[in-house]
Amino acid sequence: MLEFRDIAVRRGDFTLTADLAVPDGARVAVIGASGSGKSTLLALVAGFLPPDRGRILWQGRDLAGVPPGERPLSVLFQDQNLFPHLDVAQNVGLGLRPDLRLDPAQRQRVGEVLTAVGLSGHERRRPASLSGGQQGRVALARVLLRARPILLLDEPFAALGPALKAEMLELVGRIATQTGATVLMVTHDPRDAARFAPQTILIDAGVAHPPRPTRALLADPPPGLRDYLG
Ligand SMILES: Nc1ncnc2c1ncn2[C@@H]1O[C@H](COP(=O)(O)OP(=O)(O)OP(=O)(O)O)[C@@H](O)[C@H]1O
Repeated sequence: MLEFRDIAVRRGDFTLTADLAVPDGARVAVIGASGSGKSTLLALVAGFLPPDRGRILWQGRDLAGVPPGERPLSVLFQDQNLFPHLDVAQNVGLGLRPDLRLDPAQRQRVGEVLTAVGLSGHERRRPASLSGGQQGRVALARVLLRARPILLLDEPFAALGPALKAEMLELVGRIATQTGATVLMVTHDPRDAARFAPQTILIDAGVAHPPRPTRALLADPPPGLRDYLG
C-alpha cells in the first residue's frame, strides 16, 4: 500500500495536502485543474520534492530520505525520458544499469522487452528516427524491464492522437498487470481516466482526495471538477 499520511507541501503561495492510501496493484488516475497540484503529488512520491509535513509510506516503510533513484518506482513523463544520443536498446538497458555494462542475460532481457512492446528489429535506431508511438514504446519497454512496484505516469501520451494514446494506455495496462505495479496516472482527459483507472484521486482547492470510483466521480462530479470538465 502507498500511503500519504497527513502530507502538506508548499510551493510558493500554493499548498497541497493529502491524507490517503492507494492499495497494491491499483490503477488510479489523478485529475484536477491546471495548477491544482497533480505533478506535485507525483513529485512527492518520486522523491523530487520533500513534504513539509507528514510521511509517505510504501508497504509501511517511510520513504523520507530515500533518494529518487533508490525508490521502488519508475516515472514516465511526456518527453518519455529518452536520451537522443543512445539507440533504442541502450535507452532501454539504462533501466537496468546506468553505465550500460549489461551481462548477456541482461542483454537478452532487453531484447525480450523490446519484442513485448513490438519493437523487435529497432534496437539500433535512435529516438529521433522513431514515431511518437514508437518512442512511447521504448519508454514502456524500460518500465517493463525495471518492473518496479510503483509506476508514476505524468501525461506521458498527451502529445499522441486519440487512437495511439488508447493503444499506449492499453500497453501500460498490460505491463502493469504483468509487473503487478501500482499505478498513479496524471491526466487532463477524463476519458483516459475512465478507460484506464477504476479509481481516481481528485485534487481540488489544494486537497488531494482519497481515491474514488472513477465512473461514479465523472458521472456526478463535485462543483470544482464540474467546472473543470466544462
Ligand atoms: N518550482 C515551483 N516553485 C513555485 N511554485 C511552483 C513550482 N512548481 C509548481 N508550483 C506551483 O504549484 C502549484 C501546483 O503545480 P503542479 O505542477 O503540481 O500542478 P498540475 O496540477 O500538475 O498542473 P498542470 O496540469 O498545469 O501540469 C501551481 O500553482 C504552481 O504554480
